[in-house]
Amino acid sequence: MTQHNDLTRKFKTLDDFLGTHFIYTYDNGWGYEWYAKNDHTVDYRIHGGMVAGRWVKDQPAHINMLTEGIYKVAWTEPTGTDVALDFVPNELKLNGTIFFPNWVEEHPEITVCFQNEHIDLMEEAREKYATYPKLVVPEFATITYMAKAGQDNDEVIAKAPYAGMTDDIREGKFYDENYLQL
Ligand SMILES: C=Cc1ccc(O)cc1
Repeated sequence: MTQHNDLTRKFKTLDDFLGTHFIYTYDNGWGYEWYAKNDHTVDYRIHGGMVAGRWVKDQPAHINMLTEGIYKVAWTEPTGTDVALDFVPNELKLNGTIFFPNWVEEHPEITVCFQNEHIDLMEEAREKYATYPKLVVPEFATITYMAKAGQDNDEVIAKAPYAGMTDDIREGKFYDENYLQL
């Protein structure tokens, strides 16, 4: 089965959404890559913005279809950051709100890592530094890539982001026909 960037794909059911891999850019210029790993788990890489370079696997999340083709995703992170995303993939857009604790705004570099290997550090920082005032970032984003990677595919988000990675993915140079890393 050949997998590729298909921006014309139409979404109807929750199952259409699960297993989909997206790349999008927020109107403030922040670039994100995000994968609906299964009905309660997400993986992502951050390519641009305040915490560019951060990447996360197996983040538990709430994922629901609000009405046909419109999906709501929400989670809270070990850093204390909360995220709510509303995907409208049939219009190649989403609206995301990120609620950053004060400490992430003050020390974003602490969160720029493969978080799975530094959970203790995130929990330590959220206790040590201030939560308030929170930085709320509500933005629309434009989807520039979407492909069916299949659910529970651990190769979708499996290495650190690098400059040019999203171009490589969009150009079909990153995954093989089984959506494994080349
Ligand atoms: C903080 C994580 C995060 C992941 C995806 C997204 O679109 C916004 C925030």
